Amino acid sequence: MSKPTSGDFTKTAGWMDWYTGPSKPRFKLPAGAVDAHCHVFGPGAEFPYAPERKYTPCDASKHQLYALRDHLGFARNVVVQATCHGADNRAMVDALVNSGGKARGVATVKRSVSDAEIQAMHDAGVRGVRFNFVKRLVDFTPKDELLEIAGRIAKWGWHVVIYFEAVDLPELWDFFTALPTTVVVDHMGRPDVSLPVDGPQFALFEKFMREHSNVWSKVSCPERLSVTGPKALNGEQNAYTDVIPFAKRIVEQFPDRVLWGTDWPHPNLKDHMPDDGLLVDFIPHIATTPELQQKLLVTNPMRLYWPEEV
Ligand SMILES: O=C(O)c1cc(C(=O)O)oc(=O)c1
Repeated sequence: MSKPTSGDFTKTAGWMDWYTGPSKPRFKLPAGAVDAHCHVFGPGAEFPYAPERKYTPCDASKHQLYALRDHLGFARNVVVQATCHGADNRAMVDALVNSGGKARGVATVKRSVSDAEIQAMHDAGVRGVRFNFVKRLVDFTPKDELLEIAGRIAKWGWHVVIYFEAVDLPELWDFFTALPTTVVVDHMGRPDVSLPVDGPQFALFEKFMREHSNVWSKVSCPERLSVTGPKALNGEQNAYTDVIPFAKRIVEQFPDRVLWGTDWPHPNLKDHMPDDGLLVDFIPHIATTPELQQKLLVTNPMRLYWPEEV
């Protein structure tokens, strides 16, 4: 794949570009597999990064994303609005409408969004909104504004994607459990995987899912959560072993409410850029049977993003 550039923008100091030579996964994805969490960045010259962004990435275009999809063996993508584009969804929507129906999306909107704008995004393939509580990525939005948005988008059958860190779950609990839609948690709510998998922090997340049947989780981003590695590089088939017990537990307890995505182009990684082919090889460590793999990669994302085909 061609080398990333930064369009007209200067990348954040120390920015790591996505890995240009991903290997072919050894794990054969089931037919119809969906990469249910990935992003496009710009290109900045065509779709400028938002003034309020907290980082400036390298460009990562729809063409590069769809080339990766084909290389890895996925059939479809869910393109999630990246925070570097704020509430300007043009790059994400452009990726959807140029996917030949193979991509659906998750937007970021403000209270001022009109019904006509929601309808236009729906027609383009958007099926959810993302609420972000990771302080290094976004400014604070009042909860009443978010609840109002959630109430409005529910009428289109959309869901809410939430991104937060595990230490913040107690404080956010009441807000999350008041959401009227399906709720999808990004990256398992970012557990600290150096803590015990059966300790209080992860138990709270499991309780969140157990007591609320509308809550789903992406069991994605081992490369982000891992503390010990080893890294998905140089053919490593046992990468991110410290994350496996966490993700496997969620897949096995809630097989009908889990999703998986590459998180390409992996914003804000500081240590290394994973080989996406080897990331796919992580999947059978957390979804260990063909039945679980089918649910994680096909049945569940199809139910949520292409229900009309199920
Ligand atoms: O942890 C992150 O830095 C991160 C950022 C974004 C984004 O900027 O949208 O999305 C993700 O899924 C993860």
